[in-house]
Amino acid sequence: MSDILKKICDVKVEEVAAAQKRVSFADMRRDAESRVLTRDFVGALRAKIDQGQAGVIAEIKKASPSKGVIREDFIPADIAQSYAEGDGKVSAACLSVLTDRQFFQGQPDYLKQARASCPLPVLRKDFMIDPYQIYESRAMGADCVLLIAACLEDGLMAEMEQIARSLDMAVLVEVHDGAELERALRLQTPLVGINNRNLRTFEVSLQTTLDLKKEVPADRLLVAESGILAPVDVHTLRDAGVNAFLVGEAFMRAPDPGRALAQLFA
Ligand SMILES: O=C(O)c1ccccc1NCC(=O)[C@H](O)[C@H](O)COP(=O)(O)O
Repeated sequence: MSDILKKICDVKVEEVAAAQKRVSFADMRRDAESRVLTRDFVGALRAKIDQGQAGVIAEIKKASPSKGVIREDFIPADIAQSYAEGDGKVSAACLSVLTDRQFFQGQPDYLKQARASCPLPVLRKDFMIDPYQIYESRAMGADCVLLIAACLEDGLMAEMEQIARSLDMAVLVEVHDGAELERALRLQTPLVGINNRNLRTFEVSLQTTLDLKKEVPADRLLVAESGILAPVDVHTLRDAGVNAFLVGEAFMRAPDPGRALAQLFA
């Protein structure tokens, strides 16, 4: 695990312990299980792709460890609406909302505000290290959770996927190399994210997706993540048969994120 990922995961252990003092595991589970009607995250991506469009997971992210503050004017509900509208022809399939406070200046309320302002399914983008966080994600309204293979050993990753499935949530499993991909493919989820960002060096290379794509079976939906900034990046990936994308920075730096999305994926 990279240093930054280890640092983040160590903080998560403390955060989960503190959260369980406020709301017990049993109460959080009860709250999550009382929620009904998730939005279909995988279905929303597939619907765009079936129409010949890219399936775009548009990210709502104020800051990151590699880039510092990315967007000062940060109103999640407005950004979510902008993504849902796009330019009227091209728009997001789904949202990704950073809920981590310490490293990304996010918060759970941002997810709630974004989801309440538009009909799109929402990924809770955080660093999951404990089953408690899966229940917590559903209780805050998430339709999908991120499992980062580098943060989880196999048994725990499978257990957390099962909990998400039992709550009718989708799972995006994220990998950065062949060994992680092999482990990720043991899960049932169709959504496999390939992160182009090396979390040791913060270097970004689309070649990561291009290289690993060959190892992803046709029945999985590959999501290219990070470093997709310009139309040439989209063309390179689409020419290689990649149809789903997770994009943050390119949209967050634009005055109108939805218009930027439509321009990038025109
Ligand atoms: O971006 C970081 O600095 C970072 C550091 C440590 C763990 C994760 C990190 N990024 C999360 C992401 O994967 C991106 O938010 C996401 O893929 C979107 O990437 P981008 O389009 O390049 O903003």
